[in-house]
Amino acid sequence: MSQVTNPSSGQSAHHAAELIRKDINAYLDTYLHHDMLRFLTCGSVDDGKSSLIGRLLYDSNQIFEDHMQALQKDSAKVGTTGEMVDLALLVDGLESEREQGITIDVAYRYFTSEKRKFIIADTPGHEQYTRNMATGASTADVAVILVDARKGLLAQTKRHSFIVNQLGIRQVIVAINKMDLVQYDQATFDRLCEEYKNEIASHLHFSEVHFVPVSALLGDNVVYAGTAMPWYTGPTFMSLLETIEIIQPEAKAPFRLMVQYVNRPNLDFRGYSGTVSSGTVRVGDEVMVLPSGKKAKIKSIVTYDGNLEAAELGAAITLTLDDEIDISRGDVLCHPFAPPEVSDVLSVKLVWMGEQAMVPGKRYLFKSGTRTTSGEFIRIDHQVDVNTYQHQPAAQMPLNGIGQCVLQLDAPWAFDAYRTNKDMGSFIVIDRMSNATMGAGMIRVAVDDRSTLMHRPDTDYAEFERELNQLIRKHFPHWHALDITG
Ligand SMILES: Nc1nc2c(ncn2[C@@H]2O[C@H](COP(=O)(O)OP(=O)(O)OP(=O)(O)O)[C@@H](O)[C@H]2O)c(=O)[nH]1
Repeated sequence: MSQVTNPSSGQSAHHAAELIRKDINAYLDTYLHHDMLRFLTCGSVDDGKSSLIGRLLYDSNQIFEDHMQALQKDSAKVGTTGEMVDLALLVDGLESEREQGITIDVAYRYFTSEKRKFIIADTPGHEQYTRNMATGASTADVAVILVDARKGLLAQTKRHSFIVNQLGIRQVIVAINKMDLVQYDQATFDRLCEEYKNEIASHLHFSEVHFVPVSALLGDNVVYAGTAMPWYTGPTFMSLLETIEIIQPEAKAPFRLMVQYVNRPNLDFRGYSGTVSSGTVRVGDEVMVLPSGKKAKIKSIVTYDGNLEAAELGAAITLTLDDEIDISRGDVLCHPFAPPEVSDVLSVKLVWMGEQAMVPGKRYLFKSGTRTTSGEFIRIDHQVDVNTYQHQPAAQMPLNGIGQCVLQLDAPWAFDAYRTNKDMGSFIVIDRMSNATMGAGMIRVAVDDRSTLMHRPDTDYAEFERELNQLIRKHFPHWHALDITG
C-alpha cells in the first residue's frame, strides 16, 4: 500500500457526523451500545507499537483535520519516516504535548469503529516496563504482542507473553510487523508463527492466539489488506480487534471448585461435586487438584439438568475426569496455569468471638469451605484498637478482639487471599471440645512469601517484579536469565 493514502478517507467519521445531524437517537443507538474491547500493546523498543496504533487510527479515520496538520509539521521536523507522515508521532505525542513535559505511565486511547469501541492501554517508555505493563494489563481483554519480522522472537516477547498470561489475559494477537523489510516473505511469517506456538504459547495458557503479518508503516493488513501479501487470507488486524470475543470479567477469574463430596453411586461412575466459586471450566480442560498437584482432564460436567460443555461461577456441578486420581472432600480443583497458593502457614486477619481469649499455641479446628483442619495460632502480630485504629502488641486475642495473626495448620490449604476469593480466603475457628465457633478469619498471604501478584492486596511493583521472577524461576527454569525490569 502507498504510505498514507486512505481509500475511504473521512467515510466513517462523515457517516457518524451525518447521523448526529439527522437522527441523534439513531446515532446513540448505533454507537453507544457498541461493546467495548480493551487491549494492550507490548513489544520491544522500536518494534513499531506507536506506528501500528497510529496507522490504525489514521486508516479508520480517527484523526481530526487540525491534528493531521500538526502531524505533518512534526513529521517533517522530528519524524523518522523521511517524506512520509510519521504516524508514530500520533501516539508518542505531538510536539505541543511533548513540550508540556507530561509523562504518563499508561495512556489510555479511545476510539470507535462501526462495530466496536476500543480502549488501548498504551505503555510508553521502556524503563519500568513491567510496572507499566502490569497497570495496563490489569484491565485488558486482549494483548497485542509486536514482533519485528527481521529480529524474530526476543527475550522480551517471551517475558511480555508470560506477564500478560499471569495477569489473566487469555487472548493474544501476535502482529508480525515490518513485513515490508523482509520482502513480505511468507516463509518468515510462517516460521515466526511456529516458533511462537512452540516456544511460548505451548508453555502458557492462552485461549486464543492469532497471528497477523503487517506493515505498520505502509498499512498492509492493519485496517486494509492491501496487495503485498496475497498469500495471507486471514483477517486484518482491525477485523481481529472487531471480532475477537470479549470474555466477561467473571469468566476471566481463575477457576476454583472446592470438592464437597466424592460421588460414587456405582463402580462405573466417579464424580467430584461442588460449586464453582470462581472462573469457568470446560470439558477437555486440564485441571489440577490441590494440595496434591495431580492433574487430569475434564471428561464431563454433570448437573441435575443434564451435561454441560462449560460451567461458570455459582454452578453446582459434578465433574468426571479422564484419569483416576486421588481426590477427597476439601481438595481444590483449578487450572494448572492459574493455581491458588498452597501453604500451611498463613498470615490472617482474625475477629475473635470466643468468651475465652485466643492464646497462641492452643489447638483449634479451622474450617474453610468444605475442609476442616486442625492447627494453632503461632503468633499475634498486632491487635487493632477499634477506637483509634492503632495497632498494638497483644499476648492474647480477647472477646471482640480484631487483629493480625499467623496461623499454622497441620496440613496445607490451597487458598486465595480473601480479597480475591471470599470462599477460598475465609475460615472459621472452632473449639475442639465444645464445637462452638470461636472466631472468623480472612487469609492475607502465605507467610513464607510464596504469594503471587494475583493474591497481593497492595500494588507494590518492586515486590511484584520479585514475585514474577520467582514464578519464572519456578515454572520456566530455562528462562532464568531474564531481567524482568529490562
Ligand atoms: N519499514 C518499516 N518501518 C517501520 C514499521 N513499523 C515501524 N517502523 C519504524 O520503526 C521505528 C520505530 O517505530 P515506533 O512505532 O516508534 O516503535 P515503538 O515500538 O513505538 O517504539 P518505542 O515507543 O520506542 O517503544 C520508526 O522509525 C518507524 O517508522 C514497518 O512496518 N515497516
